[in-house]
Amino acid sequence: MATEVVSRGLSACPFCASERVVVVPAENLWCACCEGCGAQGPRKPDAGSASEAWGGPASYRKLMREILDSSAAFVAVKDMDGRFLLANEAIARLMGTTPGRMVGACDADFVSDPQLLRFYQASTEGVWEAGGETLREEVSLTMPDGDVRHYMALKKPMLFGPKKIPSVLIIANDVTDLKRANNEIAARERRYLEAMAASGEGIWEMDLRNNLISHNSHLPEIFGFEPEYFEVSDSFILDRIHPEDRERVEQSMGQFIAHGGDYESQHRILREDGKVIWVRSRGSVAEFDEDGVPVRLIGSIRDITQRKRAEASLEEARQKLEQTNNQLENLVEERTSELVQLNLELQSLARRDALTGLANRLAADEQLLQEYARFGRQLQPYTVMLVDVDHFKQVNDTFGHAIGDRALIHIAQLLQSSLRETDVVARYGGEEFLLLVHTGEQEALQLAEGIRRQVEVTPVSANLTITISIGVSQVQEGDSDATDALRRADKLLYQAKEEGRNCVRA
Ligand SMILES: Nc1nc2c(ncn2[C@@H]2O[C@H](COP(=O)(O)OP(=O)(O)OP(=O)(O)O)[C@@H](O)[C@H]2O)c(=O)[nH]1
Repeated sequence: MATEVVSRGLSACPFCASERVVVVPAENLWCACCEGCGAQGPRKPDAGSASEAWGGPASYRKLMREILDSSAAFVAVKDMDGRFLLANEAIARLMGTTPGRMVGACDADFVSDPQLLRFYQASTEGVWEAGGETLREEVSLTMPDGDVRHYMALKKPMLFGPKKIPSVLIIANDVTDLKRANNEIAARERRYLEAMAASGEGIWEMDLRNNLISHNSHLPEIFGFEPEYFEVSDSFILDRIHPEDRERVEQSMGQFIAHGGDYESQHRILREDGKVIWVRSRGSVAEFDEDGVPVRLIGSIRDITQRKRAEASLEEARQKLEQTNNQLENLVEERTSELVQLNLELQSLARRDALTGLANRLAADEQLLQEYARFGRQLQPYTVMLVDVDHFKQVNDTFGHAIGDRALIHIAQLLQSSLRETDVVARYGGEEFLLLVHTGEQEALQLAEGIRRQVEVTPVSANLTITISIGVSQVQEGDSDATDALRRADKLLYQAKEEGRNCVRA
């Protein structure tokens, strides 16, 4: 490769101060070359300050180029006349050229669109005037194809190269995709917040690493605060829990913070204005650290006092209804047992003779059926006696009906006192009585005779003595039903009457 020696001493290498500088006949800018350290510099005579822009030693330069060219960001350095001192692959691609061709050239050499050109030219202006500060700018550009692209540009005043040429470093990133994604996230967040605001829920978020809490405007409202006077601390939500609910809520919250998952509880809180309200509190872990420990929680609180009140009055109404039902049931039970009692009394009354207090004919017939059934099972003998007052019509006619009644009561008492508790004494007709004794006929006959005698010798009153006739018949194995013995006793009674009365027939 032919080289040309540049005048020694005038253009010493700015890196190693060697005067052994040669010119490489290459097309790019880097054609001055130091034989001592390998640093390269410009040759183009009209390159302005770019002529002074030397690169470092070859290895260093190569590394820097690689870094620059592999960056997706647009990187360039411009001098104060707007000439490029340095450009990377990304910006060269944007301009439709190569990094080498850009050095020493201006924007106008590559860009014809007046809007873009104005923007590029303005990119360096004002940077030095800003007092050496690094400027950050977000710029939106409409591309020739109509697409709007967004760039985040950093502009830093600097002194470029060994010759310290006043210049501006420009690093710009195409943030169009990022910005679109951010816009989408912001829109979603806005929609989410709008939905949350509409729902009336208080939303909070807590970073457990620094105990920082953020919240929406509903949270202070729920706790009874004006938003501007609301300062929420890490223990605020716990501190406001009603004392009676605190232990329960703290337990489930502790579990939630320790193990994650979802949390929900319904409890009362004490508002700033002293009111007690019911809330439904929910939470979930929004972020875990690399060890799986929760580091960020989000949650919501909703005022459910109205619902709780409605539930409470519903419960109260249910309890009242239950109470009324119980009372009704008790009343029905009471009335039922009263009715059962009345029924029993009625049954008893229905089976009792009102005048003498003895069992009546209905009761006597039932007893007869029962005794006959038992006789069928156990062959336990019994005897039926039919007792009839003699000439009772005369008693009535002579002494009057009331005395007749007294006479009937008198006989009833005599009959009852003559028999055992287990025997049956009933008034079977007007002046007729039925006796059922648990003995055989002989014994019954003696008993009947005793009764007849007793009546005969026991006057009803000083001037009234009455007699009775009795028919006696024992139940027999051949009887077809309970009335057989009764019929026989009746016949025997008739016989006793026929044979003169005041006698017993068996
Ligand atoms: N005082 C009273 N009399 C009654 C009652 N029930 C029936 N009598 C009367 O009893 C009488 C029965 O008369 P009868 O059937 O002719 O029989 P008797 O006069 O007793 O004559 P014998 O039975 O043949 O001895 C009637 O006069 C009835 O009015 C009652 O509850 N009270």
